[in-house]
This record gives sequence, C-alpha cells and structure tokens, in this order.
Amino acid sequence: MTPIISIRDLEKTYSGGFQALKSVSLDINAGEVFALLGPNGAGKTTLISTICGLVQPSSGQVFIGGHDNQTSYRQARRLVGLVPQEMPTVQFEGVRDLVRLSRGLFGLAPDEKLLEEILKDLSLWDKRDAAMKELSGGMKRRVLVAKALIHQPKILFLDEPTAGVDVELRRDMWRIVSRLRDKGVTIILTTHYIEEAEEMADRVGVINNGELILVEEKAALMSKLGRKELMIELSDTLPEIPESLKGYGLELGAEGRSLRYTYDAQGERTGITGLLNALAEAGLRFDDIHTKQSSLEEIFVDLVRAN
Ligand SMILES: Nc1ncnc2c1ncn2[C@@H]1O[C@H](COP(=O)(O)OP(=O)(O)OP(=O)(O)O)[C@@H](O)[C@H]1O
Repeated sequence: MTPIISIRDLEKTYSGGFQALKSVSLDINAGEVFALLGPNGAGKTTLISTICGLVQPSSGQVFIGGHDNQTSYRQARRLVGLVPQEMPTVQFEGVRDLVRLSRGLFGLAPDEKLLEEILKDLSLWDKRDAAMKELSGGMKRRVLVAKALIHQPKILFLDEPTAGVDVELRRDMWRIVSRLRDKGVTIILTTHYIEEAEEMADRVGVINNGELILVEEKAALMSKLGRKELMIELSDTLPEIPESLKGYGLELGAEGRSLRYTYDAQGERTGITGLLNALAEAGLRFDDIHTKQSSLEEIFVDLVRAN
C-alpha cells in the first residue's frame, strides 16, 4: 500500500540553533490512527507543524497524498485538517460563521448541509450562533475540530486533543476520532497520555529529543504490556540458581534473597505452577510472592530514559 504520508529524513533546527527534529522518517498508511507519544519538548508539535507545512524544515521531505508539501503546498495542505493545541483567541465571532470561514480559506464553495452535519456531529448545533467567548474550553476544542474538518480533509492531525480537558470530553473526543476513522479519515494525534494511545491508536510512535525512537503496532506494545513479573522472596540466601531451575529464566536478586520470574500474562500458560513445584523440589522455601505488571507507562519511561 502506498502511504498517504511519507516523511523522509526530516530535520529542523530553529533559528536559535536548537535542533528539534533529527532525521525523522516515517510512513503513515491511509485509514490508520497513529499516536505520537513523547514527553514535553520532545518535538511532537514541531513534527506535525512541519508535516502540515507550517514550519519550514531545515532538510528532508514530506509527501502528502504524493504531493511534496513544499513544492506543491496547496495540493498537500488541501488534504490535511489540523486541530492545534492552542485555543482560538477570537472572542466575538459566532461558531457557525467561524467554521464556515475555514472552508472558504481553501477556496471551496460554501456547503451549508455539510456545515450543519459537522456541527451536529460535534454536538455544536445548539451553540451555532453563540459567540466564542460564551463557550467552555471543551466546546472551543470542538469548534477547532469542526474548523479542521469543514474542507473534508483525508487526514486529520490532532495536537494534544485532550490536554487539560475533563474525563467526559476526553471520552467524547475518543468517540469523535473513532467515528472519523470509520469514515476512512487517517488520524495522527500527539499525546502525553499513554491511555489515549492505548484506546485509539493502531500504531504508536515515540519521539524523544527530536528523534523517533520507536514505531510499533499497538498490539505489539500491548503484548509487551502483558509482561508480568513474579517476585519470590526467599527465606534463605541463595548463592546461585540451582541447575533444575535454569530453564525458567530466573534472575537472582541482590544478596540472593529474591528470584524474579518474568512471564507473558496474555499467554495461555504462565508457567507459574511448574515453577512453584520446581522450587519445592529444589528445597527452596519462600516468605512471600507477589506479582507486578510492567505498564506501557513504564515501557515508555524506560525507552525515553534509555535514549
Ligand atoms: N519557534 C521555536 N524556536 C525555538 N525553539 C523552539 C521553537 N518551537 C519549539 N522550540 C523548541 O523545540 C523543542 C520541541 O518543541 P515542541 O513544541 O515541538 O515539543 P512538543 O513535544 O510538542 O512538546 P509539548 O508536549 O510540550 O508541546 C522544545 O525544546 C522547544 O522549546
């Protein structure tokens, strides 16, 4: 399948000399939901702003639907809707007028039926004549989504769509994204929230210090998430792992007082029963056992720390 977005060796050094993107290459497939995860300042906004053509790269290329976003900016931009992080600063304009205007910016004829459909879809219809200053933060965010969708883009970028919103709006946003995905819109979102990536994404990319350090199917990440640890606190010091237990991949803890067994929590067999029998046969006694699940959060933190 030809990717709908193709990013090649993208680099960005800001005028002050700070390098915010380091040789980022990535393909996005049509119809997928791609979540870009990364800590503050990792380069998420820079990356999506560069893809959308709002920030000029220092080097590298971006193709959107086959159009180079620098040499064929208008054709490339036409395919893209962007929901920015910042809230709109306009105060007095009405919701419907603002959204209508966004379509006009692409040189497209007004489409009142579509406008109504989008406002209804986003639960903004009742507020269609309200001025922006009358809206709650959550409602303003919906207006941003409406503005990004009114020229019927094939690709939607959402920059931190749920930062600072309440749980209810977060769930609503997730529903909105899922409906758009059903309509075949490709979605790229940036987020701090691992939970959000878990909920929505088909694939996850992790960016840190301007480098894309991992791109993986969510399912594969989830199976990593499924790794669990069983900690066995031994009653007596164990100088080394006995021969009969070598097949279990155990790690001996500090001072030989604990054993760590890692297993796949989503696998059919955990091997725990066999291990406990083998421990008994080897004459090992233990004071306590407990399990610990490595979360995607931990995987993410480890990844970021290691890079
Ligand atoms: N216009 C600019 N001039 C100079 N440096 C910039 C500019 N914009 C961003 N940066 C720097 O580039 C780095 C990446 O910023 P960016 O906004 O892309 O990160 P982010 O991952 O989106 O972070 P956040 O989650 O906090 O929004 C940061 O260190 C930031 O200070």
